[in-house]
Amino acid sequence: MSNPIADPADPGQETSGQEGADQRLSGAGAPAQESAYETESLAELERDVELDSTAETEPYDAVVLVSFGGPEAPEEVMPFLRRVTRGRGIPDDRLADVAEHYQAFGGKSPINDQNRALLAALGEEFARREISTPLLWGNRNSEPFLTDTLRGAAGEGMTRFLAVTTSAYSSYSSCRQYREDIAESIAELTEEGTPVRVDKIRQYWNHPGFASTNARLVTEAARQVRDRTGALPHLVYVTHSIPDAMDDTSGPGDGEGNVYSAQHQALSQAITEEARATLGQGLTGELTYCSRSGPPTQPWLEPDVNDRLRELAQEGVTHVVMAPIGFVSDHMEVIFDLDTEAQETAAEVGIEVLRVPTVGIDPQFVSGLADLVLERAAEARDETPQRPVWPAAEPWPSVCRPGCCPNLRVAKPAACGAD
Ligand SMILES: CC1=C(CCC(=O)O)c2cc3nc(cc4[nH]c(cc5[nH]c(cc1n2)c(C)c5CCC(=O)O)c(CCC(=O)O)c4C)C(CCC(=O)O)=C3C
Ligand SMILES: [Fe+2]
Repeated sequence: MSNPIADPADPGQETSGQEGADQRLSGAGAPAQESAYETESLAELERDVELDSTAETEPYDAVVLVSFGGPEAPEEVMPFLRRVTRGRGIPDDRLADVAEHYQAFGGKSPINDQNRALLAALGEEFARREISTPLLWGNRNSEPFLTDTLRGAAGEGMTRFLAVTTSAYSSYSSCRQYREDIAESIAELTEEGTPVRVDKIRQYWNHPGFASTNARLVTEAARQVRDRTGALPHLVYVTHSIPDAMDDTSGPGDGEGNVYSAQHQALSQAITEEARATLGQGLTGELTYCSRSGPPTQPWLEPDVNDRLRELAQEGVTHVVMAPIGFVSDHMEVIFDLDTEAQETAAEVGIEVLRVPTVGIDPQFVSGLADLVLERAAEARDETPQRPVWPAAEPWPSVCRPGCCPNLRVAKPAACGAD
């Protein structure tokens, strides 16, 4: 796939013939023939309102979904892993281990299909709101690469982009590393003579579209277990572990650090309280971590979800509702580290685990992303939009502060920030 540009909201914009249009749509996984976008009347309607609707997303020429990426075939696994870990001290046996996880699923990570579905859903939400702004997709570590997507769009005359990242929290891995890769794409295009500018929506861990959706999904799962067993389950929230040093320095350069773990703690507690209000004060919950890598000598955030499951069994817990609040879709960490490994651990120690869905393409989450796009666009126009939050905490700044979530290895340029 060379240069897939998704524009599910505006197929009428195609210039290079029908074949090209089909490629572009399917490249981004937009709905096929049965799609409402294909019907002439809707396409015409969208053309009519294009000027109006685009005003809401000005000054941006396009919105681009920026994601991690993942392999889609066995032979793509090692190149993907090498790209992800280049310049980082990940031991070879860890890489071989992770490669096996991917090969157990036919060498295909689910993440790209999930992003295709998210693009289609966001395109539908845009269409519903009569927003005809093109919606593109670029990955950091696999095709379609962000640089290629931006190059293609720049070739069509687009210069200003708004990035929607598939990562909700603040840390080097979950925020600045995305910003560095965006900066690298911009630098490449600048060198090629087509400079572009990219802004980003704020980290959305406490935007209601993400946080309240998680709260509803957790409450629904806990209710289901209670109704079936007559007892309240224990809630186990899970997020990606990161090195202690990365957590210690997460957040604005002038702050106390530990923002990554604090954001997860705050959301976990808020969700538990919300679920308690519905299901009863006896409901308990805690935050755990998964997917640690790196050498054993390097401390990473704990407790590991598997260790906690073993301890919980000894404490007499029999039913757990496991909520992967650290992830936006059911990608490899979720289907392997949780649905495979943690489920095995739970079975070993006699705990029944119901895994909560990630926000994925939940309409409330997708609508929240559209709200975040409009919020950021209004800010870019120097307006002061409402910036809703839940749980209550400052909304994350749309322009990251200097030194925020630093790269502890090398200083690199990062886009979407004040430094
Ligand atoms: C915080 C965080 C998120 C959540 C935020 C976000 O979503 O961005 C995340 C997501 C993801 N991480 C992913 C994959 C990998 N992460 C690795 C390595 C690492 N992740 C880290 C952190 C995070 N990672 C860290 C501190 C490392 C070690 C150092 C380094 O290398 O930076 C490695 C290397 C091998 C290994 O060490 O395990 C792989 C293959 C995939 C794709 C999954 C798929 O294919 O479905 C996704 C969505
Ligand atoms: Fe990762």
